Amino acid sequence: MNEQISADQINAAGHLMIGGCDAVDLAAQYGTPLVVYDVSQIRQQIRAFQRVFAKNQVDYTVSYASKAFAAVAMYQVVNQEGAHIDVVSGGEMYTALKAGFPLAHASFHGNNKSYDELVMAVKNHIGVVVVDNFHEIDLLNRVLEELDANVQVMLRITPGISAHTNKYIQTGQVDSKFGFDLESGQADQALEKVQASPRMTMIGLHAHIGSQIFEVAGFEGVANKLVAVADHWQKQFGYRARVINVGGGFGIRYVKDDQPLRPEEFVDAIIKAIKKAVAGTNLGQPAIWIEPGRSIAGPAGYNLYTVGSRKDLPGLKSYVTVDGGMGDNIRPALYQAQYETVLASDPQAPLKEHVRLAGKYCESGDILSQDQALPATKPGDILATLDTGAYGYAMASNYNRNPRPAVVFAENGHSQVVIKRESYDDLVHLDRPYEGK
Ligand SMILES: Cc1ncc(COP(=O)(O)O)c(C=O)c1O
Ligand SMILES: N[C@@H](CCCC[NH3+])C(=O)O
Repeated sequence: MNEQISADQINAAGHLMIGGCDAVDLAAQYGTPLVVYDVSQIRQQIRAFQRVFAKNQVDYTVSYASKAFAAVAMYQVVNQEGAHIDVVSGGEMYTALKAGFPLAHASFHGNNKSYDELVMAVKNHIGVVVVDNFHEIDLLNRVLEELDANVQVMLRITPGISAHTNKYIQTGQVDSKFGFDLESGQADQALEKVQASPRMTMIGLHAHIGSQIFEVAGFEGVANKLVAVADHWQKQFGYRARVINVGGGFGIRYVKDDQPLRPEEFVDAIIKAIKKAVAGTNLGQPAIWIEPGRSIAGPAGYNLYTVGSRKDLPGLKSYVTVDGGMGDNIRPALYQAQYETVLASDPQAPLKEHVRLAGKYCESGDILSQDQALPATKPGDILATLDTGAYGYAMASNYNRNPRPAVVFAENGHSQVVIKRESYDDLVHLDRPYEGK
């Protein structure tokens, strides 16, 4: 019995439903590999975050970390729900602009924002630039002078908190490429530099300790640390922070051993920690901003595949191979990430065997799951990998010149392609014949 599939996700034919659509039909209609989002799940998670702030009566911003999954349609949905976004590149900004997303509701992150990206952000009236390093302060000052413009900024602080997660997705420890260090005094220097700029308005502090975090203590730690820094800045420099931005990182359930709190419960704990910490200061209650990516996009996403070849070896686990793999979901190969996969035509079918679920890429590491329990399968069956919505399509590649899959949004029984499947022509679109001597 797969606990990640609820009874109302199975239709009369016994098939998996996504956004009110039959997953087997979606695969037949749009082809595989296919990425499908249940749009109402995206909306529900954003609303759950908003409700927890309303309940605690604090000024807030829910800012979707769009690196988890960015597309014109996704920015539209986030905008409809009244959430903000964070962007980390010119490409994300451009996509948001194409979606009609007001960049005044966007924060611009990154540890090496380029001159051109800063120009784009400032010209399009970005809401906040989250300043990461000294080079950026100088570059941004230059851009603001040249454009005769002003901008709101936050400073990204490295809080010296190591999140308990894969080391490739930890970002809060002192030895990190992101943000201004506290201990060495860099954060204080950065505040003085930003305050000395007549064109920057400093609205608050930001920290992000990592991703796929299950322990609430890390988030309470970052909340306390940011309030302590804000208190120090008020006493030392007379600067009063209006915003405390604790980043994202709320862990989600991929497999049954994962037992995180619900994302909004992490946020409830953060709000309470900040309220308690500011009570001992003269800061007043700052606005609290969060930047969830995975928890909004992840559980809403499904990757559909068609089963192809199979390899059985005496005494060893069999390989069942699908028509996608590391090109549409690099996370198992990159972080040993685990997922659950079900048979779309019968997600609750009795399980018959444990297999290695392999991808089609020319790479031994292209294994979507090292140990997936499945019912009997045959070529042509449709498999659905669950909870793939964050950092799946977003990190997709054309490795082996495989076209990237289509992305479909499904909601209330309607489905629509929101990113077209790449064609072979798309793959050679940027190529130019070599005209050497
Ligand atoms: C600055 C910042 N904010 C938010 C996020 C989103 O994190 P998550 O997708 O784990 O919620 C990230 C990525 O880890 C990040 O770097
Ligand atoms: N790509 C990572 C998360 C990185 C978050 C970026 N700040 C993952 O799939 O878990």
